[in-house]
Amino acid sequence: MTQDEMKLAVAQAAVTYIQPKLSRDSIVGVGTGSTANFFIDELAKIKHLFEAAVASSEATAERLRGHGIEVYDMNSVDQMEVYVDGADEFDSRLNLIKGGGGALTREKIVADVAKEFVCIVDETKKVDLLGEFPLPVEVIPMARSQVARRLVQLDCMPVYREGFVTDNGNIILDLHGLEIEQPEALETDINNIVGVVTNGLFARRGANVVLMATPDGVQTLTR
Ligand SMILES: O=C[C@H](O)[C@H](O)[C@H](O)COP(=O)(O)O
Repeated sequence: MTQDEMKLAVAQAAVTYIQPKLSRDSIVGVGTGSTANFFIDELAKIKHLFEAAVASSEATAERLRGHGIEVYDMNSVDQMEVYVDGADEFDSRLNLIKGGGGALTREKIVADVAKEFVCIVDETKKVDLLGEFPLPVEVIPMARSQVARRLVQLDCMPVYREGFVTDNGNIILDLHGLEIEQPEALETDINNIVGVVTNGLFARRGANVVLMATPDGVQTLTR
């Protein structure tokens, strides 16, 4: 089974999982990335079952609209049934690293509103300890050097993601070589640096459920 076949399988499983939770006035939060793209394409098949979506990136908004799914502005939404998104890594407690595609801040905002965060991954994303995947940090551009110095003081190794600008007009520093023993504490410490918008650790608001594709089928993992 190819990785794309696993992404399709987990996207289909996500639609099956959320369908009973939806009603005609439901809002669905939609994440960003290649797995989320498979989900969007599957979600379009049940678009008559919910009211609208909220997107975690411009790319996702465009893909949703391409399928004729209405996309609401985040500021007009105060409740959301479910948020579905991929991840770059996850651990057994369903803490995540996200933001490989740079959409971490909007993803975290949309996830915060949702009653339930359903994370869709293939088995290659499972780790014992988070940090093998470089942890993305979104930073206000004029604070780049100072934030980098503060991150070094936290024993992090920041690498500037050259030529990349987020949907919010900011830059990304990727933190390499981490072995994250205490994800919640690190999430807080990094977010407390002046000039950081947010970081890609989803520990204070991890996933409620992870749907993980394997060659033998999709597994449902809960906390
Ligand atoms: O910014 C990107 C998002 O956090 C994605 O959810 C993450 O990078 C996983 O993407 P993919 O499904 O393409 O591996």
